[in-house]
Amino acid sequence: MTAPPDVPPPPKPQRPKFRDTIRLVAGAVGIVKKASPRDFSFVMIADVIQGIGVFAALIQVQQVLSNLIKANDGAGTSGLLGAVTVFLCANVAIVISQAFINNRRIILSERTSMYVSGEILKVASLAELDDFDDSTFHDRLQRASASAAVRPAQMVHNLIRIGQALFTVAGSWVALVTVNVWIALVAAVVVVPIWIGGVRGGEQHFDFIRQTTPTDRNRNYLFELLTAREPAQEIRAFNTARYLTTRWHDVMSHRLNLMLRMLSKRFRSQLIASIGSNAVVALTAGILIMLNLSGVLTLAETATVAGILLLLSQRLQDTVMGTNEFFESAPLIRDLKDFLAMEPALAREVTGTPYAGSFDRIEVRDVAFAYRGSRRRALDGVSLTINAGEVIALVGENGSGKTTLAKLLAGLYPPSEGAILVDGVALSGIEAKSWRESVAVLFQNFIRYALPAEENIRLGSAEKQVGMDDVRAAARAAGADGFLAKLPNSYETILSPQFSEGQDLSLGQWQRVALARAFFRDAPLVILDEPSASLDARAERALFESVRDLYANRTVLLISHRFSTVRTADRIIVLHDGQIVEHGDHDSLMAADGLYAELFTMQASGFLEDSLNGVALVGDRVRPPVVPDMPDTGAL
Ligand SMILES: Nc1ncnc2c1ncn2[C@@H]1O[C@H](COP(=O)(O)OP(=O)(O)OP(=O)(O)O)[C@@H](O)[C@H]1O
Repeated sequence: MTAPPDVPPPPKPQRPKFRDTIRLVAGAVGIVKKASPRDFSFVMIADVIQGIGVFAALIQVQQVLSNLIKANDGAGTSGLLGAVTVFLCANVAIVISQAFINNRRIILSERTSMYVSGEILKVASLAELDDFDDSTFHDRLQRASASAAVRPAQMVHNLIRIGQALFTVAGSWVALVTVNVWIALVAAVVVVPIWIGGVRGGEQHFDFIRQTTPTDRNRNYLFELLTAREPAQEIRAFNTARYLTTRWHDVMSHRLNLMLRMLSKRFRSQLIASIGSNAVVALTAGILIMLNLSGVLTLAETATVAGILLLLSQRLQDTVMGTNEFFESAPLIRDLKDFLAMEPALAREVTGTPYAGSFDRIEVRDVAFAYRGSRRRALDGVSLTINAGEVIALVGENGSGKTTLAKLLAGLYPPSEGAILVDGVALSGIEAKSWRESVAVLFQNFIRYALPAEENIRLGSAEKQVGMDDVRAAARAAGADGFLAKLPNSYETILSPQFSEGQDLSLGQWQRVALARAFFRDAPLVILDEPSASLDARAERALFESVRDLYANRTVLLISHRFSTVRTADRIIVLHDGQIVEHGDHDSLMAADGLYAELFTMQASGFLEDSLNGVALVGDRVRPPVVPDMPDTGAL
């Protein structure tokens, strides 16, 4: 879960220009067309058929009426029958195309949603870890993701609604032209108030969305916090639900106030549109009556025009509402465009030679590194050599740069200065993907996938096609096989109670699963960042005693705050403020009486003092004075 974004003051209302409005509509049409060209074309064809159907039906109304009058005057009914048949056919075409549009609308919404999310995922997966430290990238990604979650269906719905209304209006207007061109021209003036009400009302809605977007992120974050599983325990333990709910209410009230203001402005725009369009319709009706009384129009023509005017006013109203609501989905177009515009910058060229699979030596040469946006160097002038097959421990106080160095070695960040060389070749000259395949990293904050246990291990090397034996072997090595096999559905159990028959694990058990994931990856360099933070005493001891056997012929970089557990490493590197201040084996570092000796003694003194009372303390963990045998959950 991300931290709550700071709420910047809402941007000043700024009405989009006509050009922007047209661009928004064109952008929306472009997205829907790309999402599903076939469905888009089908809907367009159905719209055209509906427009033609409306035109034909209206013309036939006039034919039906004049034939009816003629039949009343004693002429035959054959003309009447023909007109009624065409009228019915036109209506059938309207009804079928309507049903078709309704049906396609659902699939078009889904496809648009899929397309939009797919584009976001495509671009997001191009991003490097470094990009996730960039607030602009993060902000755009979050906005695009939030828009993609709710707006595609709304956008498709309103585009189709406007399209349908416009085609029907066009069909009705052409029918009007065929009856009387002057009335048609007067009726066309109705576009003016409709434009004012539809587009300006919509723009007011767009302003509202612009103003509430920053607080929307805050609102969603608070809601997620109050409803998600992970924060549930702390929120209850600290009793913060009320405080957070009040914050959520404040944000909501602010939003409601802005909405009320927008609605009253929009109401005025709609009122202008309704009064204006009705005035035009009334004027047209007046002209119609005059033309009828002066004998220019027959009774059948007059009735037809009256019917057309009625339909026109209904459909124009629909256009106003559709346009108003279309602007609600406009942020999607803007957010998606902003995010996708980052693609060229994110799509780095694949450079470097593919890595061959094993190495003799890694050399970190005078490396300095500062995170993006940070002036402070997390690493400064770090030089060290790692020989194949060594077990190297990295120790140091919080924030000293251990994880940062591990990330650089894993090829997740490039050094800001200096170089990391693998058998003399700089990492920058090696294809990043192939180097990463040669490294297995167990991070402090590893992912707890809400997926079956088996997949949780297989994701250590997703492309590796091997049988269950290999998965179990990795689990056994990590001491996870015992408890995973006992789960209700064994390795098929989903490791989260949020899913049916799913089950959670303890933190230590999770750590073993994550270890199994790292074991499953057949990599020459293994980086274990605090692999035993949640392990019990037995498991921790067993892990460090067997690291050498488990990783025979591999190189291990071990980060740990437990000094008792790193003492068996071939070399211990001590970091302080991003610099290597000491290195050597345990005995030489103790003899040097520097930072390592100080930290080790500090931890050991806790152990010794408490061991007098029958309890031994190592680091932040209580353990019995004598470390017992291997865990019964499987050999570590
Ligand atoms: N993504 C980041 N953006 C900016 N600064 C960061 C980032 N990650 C870490 N830092 C900073 O870099 C420095 C080194 O952090 P690092 O995580 O490497 O320390 P560490 O030695 O692993 O600490 P710990 O023992 O607490 O895990 C710290 O000052 C930290 O605040």
